[in-house]
This record gives sequence, C-alpha cells and structure tokens, in this order.
Amino acid sequence: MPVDIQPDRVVLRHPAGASTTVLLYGATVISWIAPSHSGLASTSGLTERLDTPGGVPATASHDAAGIAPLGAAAQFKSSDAAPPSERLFVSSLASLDGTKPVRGGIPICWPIFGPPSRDEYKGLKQHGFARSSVWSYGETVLDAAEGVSARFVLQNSAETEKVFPQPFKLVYTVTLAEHQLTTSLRVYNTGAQPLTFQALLHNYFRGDAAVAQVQPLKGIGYVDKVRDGARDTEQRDTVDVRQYTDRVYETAGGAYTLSFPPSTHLSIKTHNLPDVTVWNPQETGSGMADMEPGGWERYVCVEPGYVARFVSLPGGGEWWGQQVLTVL
Ligand SMILES: O=P(O)(O)OC[C@H]1O[C@H](O)[C@H](O)[C@@H](O)[C@@H]1O
Repeated sequence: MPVDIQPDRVVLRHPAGASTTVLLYGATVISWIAPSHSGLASTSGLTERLDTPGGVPATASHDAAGIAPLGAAAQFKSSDAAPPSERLFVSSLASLDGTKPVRGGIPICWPIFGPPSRDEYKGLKQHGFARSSVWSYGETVLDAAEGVSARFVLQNSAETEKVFPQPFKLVYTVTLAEHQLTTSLRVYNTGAQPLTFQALLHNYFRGDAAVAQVQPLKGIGYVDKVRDGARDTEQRDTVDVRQYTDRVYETAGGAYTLSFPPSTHLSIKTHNLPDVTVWNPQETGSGMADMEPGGWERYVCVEPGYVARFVSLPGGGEWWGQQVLTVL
C-alpha cells in the first residue's frame, strides 16, 4: 500500500524501498528511509511539477537554487543501490502523541521561527504553532513508480485564533522518490489583511555530528545565537558542529551539501527559503527533557527558512517555500 493512511500518520512507500512517515501532529516528517545513491541525476522536475497547481512549473527555469526544470527527470540505476537506511534523527525520548513538538524529524516552524520577535506574535510559543497543531490529510497527489506524494492541510481555527488572529491556509506536500524527499509549504492568505510570517523546515539529519560538514557557507553573514545574537561572517570552507553551534545564515545561497564522511552525502536545494540555520547543542542538549542521552552526537540540524525577515502576503495572496533533499 504505497500511501498508507493511519489514524495519526500517513506512510508513503516507494517501490524501490524508500519510505517516509508523516505524523498528522505538526505534519512532522518523523522518518525518511532511503537507499544510498547510485546514479540519480535528478527527480526535481517531478517534485516541482507535483507541487505546482495545474502542473505548470512556475519557477523551474529561474530557480536560484538550481532546481532542475521539467524534463531533467529521474535516471535511476536501482540495481546499484545500497539497502535503504534512516536519514532523519528522532530522539527516543520524543513525544509522538501530540503532547509536545517532536524532538526530531522535520518540524515545521510557522508563523515564526524562534521566540516571538514582534509584539503581534507575543502570544505564540517558540517556532509558532504549526508544529504543534493537528493537520488533516488532504489528498494523495501521486502514487506511482516515479514517486509517491501526499498533501496535508492546516487552516485557522478557534484554537489558532486565540494566539494568531489572521485567517490562513497551509498546504504541505511531501513527495518521495527513490533517493529524494521533497517537502513544500504553501501559505494562502485567506483574509483581507496582510499576513506576515516566517517559515522554516527544521531538519534533524541523522549522522555522526563529530564528522558532519555543511557547505558552502563561506562568506555568508550570520547571527550567532550562541553569542547573544552577535553578527559575523563565516570564514570556513566547511562548517562543522563539533562545538555548540546555533547560527542563522542569512541569504545563504539556497543550495547546500551535508556530508557525514566517508559514506553519506546529502544535497539540500531550496526555493524561497533563503536563510539556513545550523544547530547542534552539544552537551547543552542534556538540558532538553526529550533529548535522549548523547542524542546531539547523532544528528545535525540544517534548517532552510525564511527567517531573517518576514514574508508579507497581501489579502488573497499565496507563497510557497520548498526543500528538495537528495541522497547523493
Ligand atoms: O527546542 P526547540 O524549541 O525545538 O528549538 C530547537 C532549536 O531550534 C533552532 O535550531 C534554533 O536555532 C535553536 O536556538 C533551538 O534551540
């Protein structure tokens, strides 16, 4: 059953062995199992087509992050593929029952990232409420050998209006291919007043934090949350997280690689998510009640977002941000 709809989650399974699990709580992706790469050229054309209403690739030819246009479709060599393995970290102490945001996977931060930074958001918790709201399953977009894709929906409700008065609709599309996971967030302003927000996809990538390398961030300006928000410019060719790291790189280029040498290399390509946070708490992670002992040694967060500024959507407006994660 490629799209398995369960009471609290939806599991997508790809015929080549990949799978992903999306909790309805937060539309949090809590598992992405994918084989190692063995010759994938690109499936971005597929994922972009799926995420574009009417099938028209609105940005395919001018995406700064280099997302491939339609036609540069998948070139699999499945016979070479290594056995599928888990690509995301979820703490063994994480709550998956909807009592608190999941410590791991891919929580969605919306309508703010971090603690409320403006008066109008002061009723919100850190990272907003999308990650702690129950979404509904929307539809299966595709269920085929090329990919498996499903949509999830969150709209304003009496609950959200207590802390955030604006009406909105969020549509989150999760698309799985053999070596690739794409997640796309569409924001609709269903009201008449401007809707202002930040958005971030809080990826916890599984791997040995001691060897993790993120690039290319050299020359990119960042806010260092470890140093009380001091501003600086990255000097390193390769960013590691061997020390407590919590940096928000601004207008960072939109396309990154995350490596856990010698074996694992991931590509992260984005659309409309210009900033990227790199976070690993090291020992300070022991202060988090839902972090398993030593858990910070087993992941690095690389989080594409629109967080240095706010998106301002006019009444009736629409915005989308996307990440394409590929096992290289
Ligand atoms: O504990 P949480 O609210 O899930 O936040 C976890 C982390 O998220 C981001 O990466 C922030 O940059 C960090 O400052 C924060 O500690």
